[in-house]
Amino acid sequence: MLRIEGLTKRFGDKNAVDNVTLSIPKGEMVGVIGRSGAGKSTLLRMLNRLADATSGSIVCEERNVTTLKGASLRAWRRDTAMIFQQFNLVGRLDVLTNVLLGRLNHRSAALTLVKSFSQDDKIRAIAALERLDMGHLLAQRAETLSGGQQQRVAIARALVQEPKVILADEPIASLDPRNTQVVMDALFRINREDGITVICNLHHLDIASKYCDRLIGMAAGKVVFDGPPLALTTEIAAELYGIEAKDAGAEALDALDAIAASEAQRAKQNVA
Ligand SMILES: Nc1ncnc2c1ncn2[C@@H]1O[C@H](COP(=O)(O)OP(=O)(O)OP(=O)(O)O)[C@@H](O)[C@H]1O
Repeated sequence: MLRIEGLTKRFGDKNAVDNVTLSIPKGEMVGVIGRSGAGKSTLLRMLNRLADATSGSIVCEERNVTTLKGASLRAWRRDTAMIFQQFNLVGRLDVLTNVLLGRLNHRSAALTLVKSFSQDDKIRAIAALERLDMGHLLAQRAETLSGGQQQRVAIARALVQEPKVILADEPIASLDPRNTQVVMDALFRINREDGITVICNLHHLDIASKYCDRLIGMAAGKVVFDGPPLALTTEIAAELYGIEAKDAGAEALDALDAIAASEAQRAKQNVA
């Protein structure tokens, strides 16, 4: 269980994240939604301690994450793997080595310096790649892969960290619809099969509604919605996506139609 209490991040005179309080149970698949600048990335970065909170706290199983330092901070970062929109692979290194980099924080400082990996590390890395259907490309340089393939390598790298939580910051923003589905399916499977909590920033409400148990809607740094996709109303979707982006608003409304249709379908099945 992750408990976030009164979390605030201030940049200059603006609160990027403004007094956010949330509890996230272990194993939940959570979509953080909202338009550009709503504070989604800043929230995720604070969870991983890539950014420090201005005030408030994050507590996970008795660990006060906001005050961790040194080895305990490194252990927390190992427990919370990040996945980024731009994949963050080392392009000139092969796929297997990129995945092995996820093992570095399981090793002593000396071994980390020489980047020596054990047989066990290699077996884990290959297993993770195979799980993501990428085993056949392990010797290929990362920079030669498509975006969807690179993101699958990044997910494999996150997996070998053996995290408790995966924090995915717009993991599909650079991908076409087919790769979007492959990557979201992979995150969903990891969530369901391994029980890893997944917190995923997503621009697209339809994708978030399809894959997530719970949506957290942010606007101007605040949580303005927190509930299952079916509880999202047209009014809240409009608040989340706003007048600023007509397209996103239209998309939100389309997604609401899709949600209503799937609810009707489910109701029909229950009656039958
Ligand atoms: N390092 C920074 N310095 C100053 N302002 C920042 C910094 N990082 C973020 N902000 C501001 O904080 C607010 C929230 O940004 P954030 O990136 O968290 O939003 P977001 O919802 O993730 O947006 P996007 O979907 O575009 O990534 C924005 O107004 C942004 O300009």
